[in-house]
Amino acid sequence: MFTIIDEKKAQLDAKRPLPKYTIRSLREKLNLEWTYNSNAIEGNTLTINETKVVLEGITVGGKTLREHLEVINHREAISYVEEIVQGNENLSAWQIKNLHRLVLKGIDDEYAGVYRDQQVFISGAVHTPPAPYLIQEQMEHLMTWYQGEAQTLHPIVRGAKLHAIFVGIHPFIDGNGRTSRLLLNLELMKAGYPPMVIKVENRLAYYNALDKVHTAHDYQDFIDLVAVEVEASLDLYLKAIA
Ligand SMILES: Nc1ncnc2c1ncn2[C@@H]1O[C@H](COP(=O)(O)OP(=O)(O)OP(=O)(O)O)[C@@H](O)[C@H]1O
Repeated sequence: MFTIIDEKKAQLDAKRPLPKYTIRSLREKLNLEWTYNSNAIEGNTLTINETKVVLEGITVGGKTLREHLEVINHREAISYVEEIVQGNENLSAWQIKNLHRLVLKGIDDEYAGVYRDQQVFISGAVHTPPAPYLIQEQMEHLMTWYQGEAQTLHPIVRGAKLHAIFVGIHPFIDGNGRTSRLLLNLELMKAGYPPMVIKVENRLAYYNALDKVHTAHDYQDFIDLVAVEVEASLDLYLKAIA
């Protein structure tokens, strides 16, 4: 199913240990793109260069505190993802809440890391997330699937499904999209892939693919969309260490 991607991943693995400084700078580049795009998808107006400047500790005039916090928080959330990967920790609902707490820290502390107690709607989406009283049960179901059947899947399929099912549950008031993209990369990174980036320019295709998951239970478009970006990240690495 992923013949070319698997070959490219094998090529990358054959080159391990990878050159430390090249990997560090590639990781910085991808982490910046990940932060910029993930925040831009949810409406943050900082450009990629402004995002970089904020990460360097400088404020950008005319931009809200919230937009600055979203950048800083996303970097902290990535660091947490990296910690989980390094510690080879098993995914749990507790970790997901921790991740979400970092995403909303200082923005909405009341709801940071806490499941919602109110109904929400995903604007533009056909699918309506479950009522609050069903969240606990559906998250437990997601974790059971993750520990079981998901472990037999290709990491790209596992990560894409984890993202799609999670965002369908929409367990938090806000920050579900960012958290779901963090979870997808957590899964890829655990399997030794570089992080992938869903580009803000591809937002429409991304929403349509998620709509198809949630209305027709058809994951193919979303898996394909993820696979394209995984291959782009692998190409970036392979080119750099050729
Ligand atoms: N048809 C759709 N249109 C928009 N978003 C969708 C759709 N289907 C699923 N989604 C997911 O829902 C997320 C947006 O959720 P929402 O508008 O509630 O904002 P959020 O929870 O704050 O997430 P974000 O971090 O993206 O702001 C998107 O990023 C996407 O992952």
